[in-house]
Amino acid sequence: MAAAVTRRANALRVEAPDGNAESGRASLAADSPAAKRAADAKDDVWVAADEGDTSGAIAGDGNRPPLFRTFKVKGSILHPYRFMILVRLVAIVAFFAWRVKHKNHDGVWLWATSMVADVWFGFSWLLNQLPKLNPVKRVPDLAALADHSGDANLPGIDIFVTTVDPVDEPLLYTVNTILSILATDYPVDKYACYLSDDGGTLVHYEAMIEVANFAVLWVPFCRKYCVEPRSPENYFGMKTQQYAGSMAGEFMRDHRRVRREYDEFKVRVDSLSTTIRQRSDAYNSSKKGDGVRATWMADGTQWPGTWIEQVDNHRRGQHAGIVQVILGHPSCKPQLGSPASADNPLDFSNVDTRLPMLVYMSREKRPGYNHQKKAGAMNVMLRVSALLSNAPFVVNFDGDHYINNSQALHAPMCFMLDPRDGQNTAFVQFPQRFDDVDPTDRYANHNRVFFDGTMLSLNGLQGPSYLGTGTMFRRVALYGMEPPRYRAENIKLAGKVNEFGSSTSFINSMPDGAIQERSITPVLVDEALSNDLATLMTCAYEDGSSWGRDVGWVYNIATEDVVTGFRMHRQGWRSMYCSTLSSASPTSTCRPTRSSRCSSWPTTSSPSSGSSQSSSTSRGRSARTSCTSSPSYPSFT
Ligand SMILES: O=c1ccn([C@@H]2O[C@H](COP(=O)(O)OP(=O)(O)O[C@H]3O[C@H](CO)[C@@H](O)[C@H](O)[C@H]3O)[C@@H](O)[C@H]2O)c(=O)[nH]1
Ligand SMILES: [Mn+2]
Repeated sequence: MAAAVTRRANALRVEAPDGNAESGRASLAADSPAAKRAADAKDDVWVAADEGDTSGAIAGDGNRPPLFRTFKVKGSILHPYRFMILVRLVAIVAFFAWRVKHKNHDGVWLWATSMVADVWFGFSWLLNQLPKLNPVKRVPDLAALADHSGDANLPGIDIFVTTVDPVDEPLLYTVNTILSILATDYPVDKYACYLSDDGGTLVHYEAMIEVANFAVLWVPFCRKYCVEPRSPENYFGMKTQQYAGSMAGEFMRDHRRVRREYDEFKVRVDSLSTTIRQRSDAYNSSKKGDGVRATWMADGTQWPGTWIEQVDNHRRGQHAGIVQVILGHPSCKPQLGSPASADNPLDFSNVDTRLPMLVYMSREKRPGYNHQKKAGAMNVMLRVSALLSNAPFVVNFDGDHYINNSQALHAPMCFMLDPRDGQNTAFVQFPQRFDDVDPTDRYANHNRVFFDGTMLSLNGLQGPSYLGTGTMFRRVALYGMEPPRYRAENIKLAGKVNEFGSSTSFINSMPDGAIQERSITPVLVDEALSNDLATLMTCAYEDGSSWGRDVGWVYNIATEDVVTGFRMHRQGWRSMYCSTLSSASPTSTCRPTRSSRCSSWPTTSSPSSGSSQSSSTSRGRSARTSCTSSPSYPSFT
């Protein structure tokens, strides 16, 4: 198919001499102030509220510049709105006074009931209005972040994706989510992607191997031409596909090739359940006398998770824990690809071909335990990632939520690393945008009032609520620690150890996980580490600990997300809302399933043989390179 191609005037340039994405950032940085000024000039609602701050460095903080700008609603709009709130408040109070004075003696119960309802209605109206007194928009300054940190000093990020069922949460969405993460423009050795599969199905595991294989082509292609978005289904689904660079002919050839490979990848992913079933049937009929109808992996071993024909220890709610490192941690030096050849028509000789770490995991499930749905899965991921990558920041995506802007991971860093209140910021929430909604949005499925009104309003107070997906956390806040402004300089772990469960490896990892400048240090997945990981994934691990209450995601509630955010707010942490709308704006998009999710929020290898980097499994080899920089903050005793 001949793709319609348009060229972006201010396209990012990726082909840096050293092959990494540095100059993409530089070019964005160059565009950014002008774009910002233009946006400011046109904006007839928001005015800058931090002019004083932006010009100079913040004293006493190592001369770090502010990394975001603050905007407030223009007085000419806000003051009449506040006045209207006051008028309504007076009217409501007068109405209540009238009701009290005019008690209906013939139907006192009726009168009392309607009074209770009215009081509740008035109270909830007031709660709704209070934040709207002072909406605040904060715009991350990616250019300032690039000037201040560069890629070399950016902290590590662990990205958690959850899924359960490859049919209910279509596998195609999950693989696209993961691909959009693997291709994002964050330094590749500074983030790791974890997929938690609560169904424990071999289909998800083998889909991740397919993803790792396809990513070898997709990720360098994205870097070479700076394509957006980097979820291939959405990219190829766009009417026009933009790219950077001046090689129209080469782009067309590469595009055609990658498109064909993607179509073949989709066919393979679609047919995984059939392939696995056929393979298992073949193994089962050849293993006569065994009796069990097992599900078999490609390497001829039995899958430890859920089997197609479920039996004890291999059913959905009853199977062992599994961790497989599908792509090992990459080296910290860029690795340029090879020039075009007969086998490989794509010229990646100027493109960094490294891929970030990718881990598949499925926690242990046993009957008799309440597995606590997503909250339980997230807590296991938090512990497992602490031993494998231990990044100081953690991002959470549901399986149907992809990154629609490759700069997205830089934006929350502007809030987290900002010298003003960054250290006290527990999480940064992105809005959720929905694909495939009726373009006229007549049923308000985009939830604009919520994402573009209420959230900005809360942003003017202690910050937005945690909405379950599209959120970056500070790991130490998930551990239940207090913000620096309310705690002694050194966090005391002594006497609190039982709160985190019995694993000394996990507890020993906590001080490092709190160092906000920390990158990712690759670890050797040997037998001892595999045993530690297995322990952290057991159902019994949390018994007698504070997990699910004061530590990690909160349990026993359907909306664990909101409550987990509230717990952090109660401790004094603040949160930030990241909803910029400029062209450089990083934001995430939630894609609901076409049939049912449109109306709701927030619901938005064997090691890869074709991979150019070393791969590892929990049982086998792993990549060994160290590229950390870790000045200490905060310290534990
Ligand atoms: O046992 C479970 C159940 C769910 N999930 C995952 O949790 C996420 C959200 O669950 P879902 O059932 O899809 O709920 P939604 O209503 O779509 O999700 C919204 O509402 C939830 C409750 O407020 C939040 O946790 C979500 O993040 C938010 O997107 C999905 O990725 C699931 O794969 C698990 O990992 N294990
Ligand atoms: Mn969902």
